[in-house]
Amino acid sequence: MDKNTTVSGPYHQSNGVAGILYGEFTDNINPKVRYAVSLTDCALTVQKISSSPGQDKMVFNLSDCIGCHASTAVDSADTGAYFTVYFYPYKRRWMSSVLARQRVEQCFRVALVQDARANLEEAERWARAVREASARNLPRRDGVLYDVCRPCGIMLLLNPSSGRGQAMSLFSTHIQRMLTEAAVPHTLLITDHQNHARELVRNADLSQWNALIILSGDGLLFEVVNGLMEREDWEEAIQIPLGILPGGSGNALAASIHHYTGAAAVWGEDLLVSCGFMLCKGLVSRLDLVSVHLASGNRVFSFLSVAWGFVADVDIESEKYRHVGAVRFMVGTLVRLASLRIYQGRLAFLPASDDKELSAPSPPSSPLLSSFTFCSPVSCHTAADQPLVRQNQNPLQNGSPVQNSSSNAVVPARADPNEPTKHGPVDSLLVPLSEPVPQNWTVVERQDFVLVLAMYQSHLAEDLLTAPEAKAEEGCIHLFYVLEGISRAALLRLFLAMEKGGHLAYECPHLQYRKVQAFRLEPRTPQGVITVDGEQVEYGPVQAQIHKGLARLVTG
Ligand SMILES: Nc1ncnc2c1ncn2[C@@H]1O[C@H](COP(=O)(O)OP(=O)(O)OP(=O)(O)O)[C@@H](O)[C@H]1O
Repeated sequence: MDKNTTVSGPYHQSNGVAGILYGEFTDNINPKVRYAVSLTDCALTVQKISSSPGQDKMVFNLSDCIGCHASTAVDSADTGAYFTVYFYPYKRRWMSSVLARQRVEQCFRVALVQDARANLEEAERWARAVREASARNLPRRDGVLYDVCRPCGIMLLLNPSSGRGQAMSLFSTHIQRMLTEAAVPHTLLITDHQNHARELVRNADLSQWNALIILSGDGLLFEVVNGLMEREDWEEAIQIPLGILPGGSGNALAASIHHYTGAAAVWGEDLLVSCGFMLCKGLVSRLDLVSVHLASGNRVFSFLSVAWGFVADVDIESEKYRHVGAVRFMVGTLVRLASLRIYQGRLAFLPASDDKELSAPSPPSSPLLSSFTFCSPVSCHTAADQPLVRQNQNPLQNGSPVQNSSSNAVVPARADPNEPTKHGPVDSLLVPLSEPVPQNWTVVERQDFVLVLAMYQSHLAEDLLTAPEAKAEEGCIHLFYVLEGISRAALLRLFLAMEKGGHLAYECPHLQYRKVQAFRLEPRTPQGVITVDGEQVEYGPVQAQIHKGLARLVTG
């Protein structure tokens, strides 16, 4: 074949795989190197023409491709044109076992004829074909596909002070380039105060956006979710796809989304690139939200967790170590372990339908947590067995005022959660906090806890795989609690094992795990910390119920 000749058009390879295009192009840097390039429905194959068959052959999977662009030569005397394909395949990091998505750019020179326009048209034809074939190579879940590029693009909210204060540089070094490669139109909005994102989305004209993406920690997404749920049109507003690019120190949701793809764990900038890749691919799934009623009668919506005791204390106390990034949780854990506290309170829950203890509670044959669902009958009973007087022992109940620990303001307990509210769904499983829990709930008899943690995503932080079974849309809350009596060494062992999700396999009788639809927590320890999605909320009784798939989330 003549130099600078391109042959392209529909063809069939000898192995019978239907091809879309075949062409021969020169290397964009070295014109002596030529490639035979073929595009099929699922791959772009590049073979150096001088090599013997099989040698120097590269096969790029189109499911790893985020975009392809055509361009003219910089030198106006050059009649050649170019097309560049951007892939992010999983590759092993040099000198390491970490498998992470890494950028690969393939650029080809098209010099079909001595006519710049004809060459550009050919380059554009290839670019279009690669983009279309890549778009067909999206992973599919529940048949839901979403294109972030059309018609108007994404609002990208960035908190410059999140994590180690590097969100802006993470955007410019990775995300900006990826969005350009994938031709995703975006508008960057930098928050300048707490609740800025909440105000923005509460008042935004959402018809202008295809998705709301945050580059920050989980706290900024908490603001966005609640800003949307505060709108008159919340039912429609919460349908806008939400996405997260990790820029915080915890990055629990980002790590969870990556985990749901089935890929091996990655951290830091590798996790950012993985989430950026998912954003460029634009696949959306449903996301569970949990409606959390606070003592004051306020309701917030949560996508991640509610914590009380050890985990909440570590999260808030370790804020001062945020300059060290994700390690802050380990530092905070060691500090809090040194002065381990017991927290008194009452916990009750409505088991999920697949929680095995629901219908026939029986003692576990061994304290192993591998079934993930046991709760010894010596420590649990249903609300029906429960003397009413116990319900009234809590001074925070029965509509009596509750003390807001952060502001010292006394705020009255509200209201029937079943009352139709203007904003958000009705919580049909909950009764007012001033009333005893319904009779079909399970009440934990023990009242001395080291921690209570309700999770509805897999990760509590980038390196804490707390609920390995969790999924974005599941309709259940993974409720963990650790009872008093656990030694410091055993608690540390649990947290160390959590890095790979191994804590559930430990023979730790103090760790309990249930799948629930709703729960109520009534602290009796007068001072303490409760967090929702890592953000501190008012201290006092809380109850919550899950709403399956209420929101939508950019996933992979
Ligand atoms: N420009 C800003 N200056 C100060 N605080 C901000 C700003 N923008 C947002 N915030 C607030 O900062 C808090 C923390 O944000 P975020 O969770 O996103 O980051 P992070 O705490 O560093 O992350 P992580 O939760 O992973 O540790 C949130 O409550 C958010 O409302």
